[in-house]
Amino acid sequence: MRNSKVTFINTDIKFKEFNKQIYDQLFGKMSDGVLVINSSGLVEYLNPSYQKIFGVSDFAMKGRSIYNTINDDIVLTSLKNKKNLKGYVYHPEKNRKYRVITSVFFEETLFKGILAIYHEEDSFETFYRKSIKDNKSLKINPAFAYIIGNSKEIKEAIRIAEKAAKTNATVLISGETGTGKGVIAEAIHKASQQWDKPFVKVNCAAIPYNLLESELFGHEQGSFTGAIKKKIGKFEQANGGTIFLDEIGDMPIDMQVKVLRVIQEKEFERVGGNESIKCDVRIIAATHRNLKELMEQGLFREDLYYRLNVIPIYVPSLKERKEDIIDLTYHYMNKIGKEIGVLPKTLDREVEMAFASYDWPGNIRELKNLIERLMLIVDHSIIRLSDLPPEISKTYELNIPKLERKSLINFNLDGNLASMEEYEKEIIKLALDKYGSFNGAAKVLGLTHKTVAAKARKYNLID
Ligand SMILES: Nc1ncnc2c1ncn2[C@@H]1O[C@H](COP(=O)(O)OP(=O)(O)OP(=O)(O)O)[C@@H](O)[C@H]1O
Repeated sequence: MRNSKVTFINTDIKFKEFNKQIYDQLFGKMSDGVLVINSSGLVEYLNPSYQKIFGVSDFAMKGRSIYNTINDDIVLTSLKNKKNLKGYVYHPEKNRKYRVITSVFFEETLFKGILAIYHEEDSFETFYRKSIKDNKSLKINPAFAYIIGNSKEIKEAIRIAEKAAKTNATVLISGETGTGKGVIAEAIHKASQQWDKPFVKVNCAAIPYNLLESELFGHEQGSFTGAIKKKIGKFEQANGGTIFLDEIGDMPIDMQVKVLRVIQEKEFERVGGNESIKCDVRIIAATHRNLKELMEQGLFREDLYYRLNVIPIYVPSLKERKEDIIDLTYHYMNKIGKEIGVLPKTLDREVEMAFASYDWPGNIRELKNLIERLMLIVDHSIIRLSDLPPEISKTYELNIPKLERKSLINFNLDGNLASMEEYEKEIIKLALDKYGSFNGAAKVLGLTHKTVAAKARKYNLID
């Protein structure tokens, strides 16, 4: 076994020397780690940054089988499946996270190996510190940097939220449950001039009707049975800062009148009290309900709606911004991984596709909970379709067309490959069916129309 490895290195040496020069020119000075593995799984090249990151030497790794030297699932899977992969690896000793991207390369149709690039990710703390130091270089306020997502839908929400943070105007945030309305509200507060004053959250749907008034405005001692001592309400607690009225659509109509009064007159009385208490509070409200419909049904006051809706912000649901799902997944995989001491995992391509076809009714909250569960339960480092709950994995079966699921070439049911002629026949037939003419098929397949016609005759594909 050992000898055969040495033989390989000796016979292949010219090829490798040639590559080394090129690799050195390309990757020698790069700060990212670069690793090249050939089709037999032998380490072909590792740049100085890779050696530094993982504390390994060129001598110890070059020409060795990756199966004996590196326990790197992403690289191993990419090599095995001959597929490009993306993911993260953790370096526990350095407590550093690296984004790994593998690219499979071919010479003509011959598989030659893979190239993996390891890019160190800034920890969020570093990013935050840097951005505060050099605020001008930042396109967005650091308070919003916690809001993960690159889709134009979430960026639009952030753009308006940033504007809102520069004013003291009332904000009404709408969006499905779990989309991040609370996160946006807090970011507005953190980015505002009152960032060092209180941010007080009230979930109007969670507080029983008979307690809501005292919760919001406080009460005087003895004002009702059980009011043993004076209580300061949320509006008073938030004075100088922001009160976040979550689920405002569930607020009873008589309480809506009282909130309206605070907005208009900037004062209120505690329950059972006569003294008017002045309060200077910024109000941010949120709802997953359609307030216009509630108004039509007489369940929400129109005057309050217009008072709240000075700056409306719509937070898109996850199904409206599917491109953010993978970023959010890896964000939570890293975050939760750190908390529970588990290395982040990688998503199999089928899982990525299932995530994209699922509707996520619970939005980011649902995604976050799922990631937490998977990080705790799944032992292997690549999450597969079979690890997902059935309601998500079945969307893959139902929604992803069979053709899209397959790689270009698959094994037959008996585990063997078909002959070249069988592949050729199949691809010529598919191309003729799809493009309808020798010319059309030839153009896509990179052949002449004569060749396509000859092969079509050979395989009896035409009359
Ligand atoms: N853009 C985001 N990036 C990262 N995490 C997010 C983002 N938006 C929301 N989250 C996370 O998703 C979860 C739900 O967010 P949040 O409570 O703000 O949603 P919500 O819309 O206010 O929900 P509800 O309507 O049920 O109150 C939280 O754990 C939050 O940290």
